Amino acid sequence: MLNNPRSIIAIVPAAGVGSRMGADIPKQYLMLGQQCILAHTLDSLLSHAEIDQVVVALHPQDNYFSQLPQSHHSKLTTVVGGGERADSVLAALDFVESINPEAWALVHDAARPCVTHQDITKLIESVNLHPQGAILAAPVRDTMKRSDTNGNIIHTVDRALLWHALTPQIFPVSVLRHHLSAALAAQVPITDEASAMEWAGVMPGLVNGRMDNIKVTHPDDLQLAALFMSQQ
Ligand SMILES: Nc1ccn([C@@H]2O[C@H](COP(=O)(O)OP(=O)(O)OP(=O)(O)O)[C@@H](O)[C@H]2O)c(=O)n1
Ligand SMILES: C[C@](O)(CO)[C@H](O)COP(=O)(O)O
Repeated sequence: MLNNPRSIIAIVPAAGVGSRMGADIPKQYLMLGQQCILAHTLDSLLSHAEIDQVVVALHPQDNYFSQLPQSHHSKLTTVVGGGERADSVLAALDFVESINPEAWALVHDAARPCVTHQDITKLIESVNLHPQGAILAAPVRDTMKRSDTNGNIIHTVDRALLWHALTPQIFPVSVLRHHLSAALAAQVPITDEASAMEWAGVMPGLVNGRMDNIKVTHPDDLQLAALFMSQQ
C-alpha cells in the first residue's frame, strides 16, 4: 500500500498505427488468444485493486475500440491521442489533471498485454521509496554493441548499468504533465515518460520488472506474447 494514498489513474496510449507490425489493422487490435491485445491490457489494469480509473488515448479515426466489451467499463474514459506516443500521453494527462491533479499517473503501453498484477503492484509500492516516480525496467542480459550506420560494429558497450525501460511508469500527474509539456515544447525527443522527467533533472527509480512484459512491436512478437500469456 502507499504511504500517501493518492488516487492512481492508469493512462493507456493506444492511438498508434503499428507501422512496424505491418498488419492491416492497428496492432493493438490484433487477436491474442480469445481477445485483442488492447483488451488484455485493459483487463489487467481495470482489475487491479489499486487502480481507480483508466484513461485510454485513441486514434481520432479509431472505430474498433467501441466494439470491445471493456469500452463500457465504469472505470474507463477515453481521450483523443496525438501524432506521437508522447502527445497521446499528454492528452490523457491534460484530462486527468482537470479531474484529479493530486493523482499518480501510471502510464502503460496498450501494446504490452503481458504485464502482471505482481509487477504493477511492485511499481506502485516503489513510490514509497521513489516519491519522484519510477519505472519498471529489466537489466540488459546480452552483450551490447554500438554500430555505425552501415551495421558494422564500432565497439562493445558496458552493459553493467544498462536497462530496458518497460511500462508501466508512475509519476505524479501534475509534475509529469508539466515536464512532458515543456519537453515537447522544447522539441526534445521523448519516447517514454521517464525521459521527460530526466530532461527536467528528475532521476526516476528503476524497479526490476519481468522480461516477458514485452511490447508487441514486430510480427514475431505476437507468438511470443501468446506464449507468455498462456503461461500466466
Ligand atoms: N501517436 C501514438 C503512437 C503510439 N501510441 C501508443 O504507444 C504505445 C507504444 O508505441 P509503439 O509500440 O511504437 O506503437 P505504434 O506507434 O503503434 O507502433 P509503430 O511505431 O510501429 O507505428 C502503443 O500502445 C501505441 O498505441 C499512441 O498512443 N499514440
Ligand atoms: C515507452 C516504451 O515502451 C518504453 O520502452 C518505449 O519507449 C516505446 O517506444 P515506441 O518507439 O513508442 O514503441
